[in-house]
Amino acid sequence: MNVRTTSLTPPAGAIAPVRHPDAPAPGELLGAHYDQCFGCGEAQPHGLHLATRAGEGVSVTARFTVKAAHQGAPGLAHGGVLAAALDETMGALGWLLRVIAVTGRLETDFVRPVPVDTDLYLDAHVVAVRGRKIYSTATGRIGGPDGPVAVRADALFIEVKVDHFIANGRPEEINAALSDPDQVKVARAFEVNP
Ligand SMILES: CCCCCCCC/C=C\CCCCCCCC(=O)SCCNC(=O)CCNC(=O)[C@H](O)C(C)(C)COP(=O)(O)OP(=O)(O)OC[C@H]1O[C@@H](n2cnc3c(N)ncnc32)[C@H](O)[C@@H]1OP(=O)(O)O
Repeated sequence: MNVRTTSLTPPAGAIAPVRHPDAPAPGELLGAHYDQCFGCGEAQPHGLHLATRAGEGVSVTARFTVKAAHQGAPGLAHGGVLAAALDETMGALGWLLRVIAVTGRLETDFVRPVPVDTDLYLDAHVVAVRGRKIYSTATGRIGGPDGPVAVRADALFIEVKVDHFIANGRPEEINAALSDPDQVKVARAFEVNP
């Protein structure tokens, strides 16, 4: 029987993450990994439009403005939207490792309510790596990078190859992505040997 642990504590044998030598410089805007992505895509009208920057080591920061369209309760952000923002921020860490990775598990703590119009300051870093498994953590603060913590999350990302998307994505979008030179360039920036 395959026993899968649900723990997000890195297992024995996990190692510190290594920033890829060709990773974007600290402070550099990372851009979108896919222009239709709900989290970061600039061409996605319903998206969060997260702008993420490389940090030191294997870390990133991002800013997300909560809009009226993101409400769950009157005037307050929906928890799923906040979880998506944390997920997307940690997803961007792949730019620094130069690996493509998808979320396997995501645990979120909602610490305080987040009103509409709030600027959420997100930061994320990789805690440890074990084979294809990447253990990451992220925090969202209200009003500024040193503001009170509103949300935090731990996650396990699993490294995949471009084939993961080709095998599972809807052919319409996959074919469009494969014939878009900018998209192929982005895939190469994530994955050393696409
Ligand atoms: C076409 C042209 C270009 C396209 C490409 C453009 C560039 C893209 C660039 C960058 C993309 C970044 C995107 C970020 C977006 C934000 C993040 C998201 O929202 S991602 C979406 C949500 N996530 C999913 O849809 C995953 C769905 N799940 C899966 O596909 C599989 O379950 C997958 C790949 C995660 C694992 O499947 P397995 O068959 O490859 O591997 P197994 O053997 O099952 O797992 C490997 C290890 O991980 C552990 N593991 C897997 N899932 C786990 C879980 N849920 N909890 C705990 N451990 C888990 C397993 O126990 C195993 O560990 P042991 O090696 O035995 O120690």
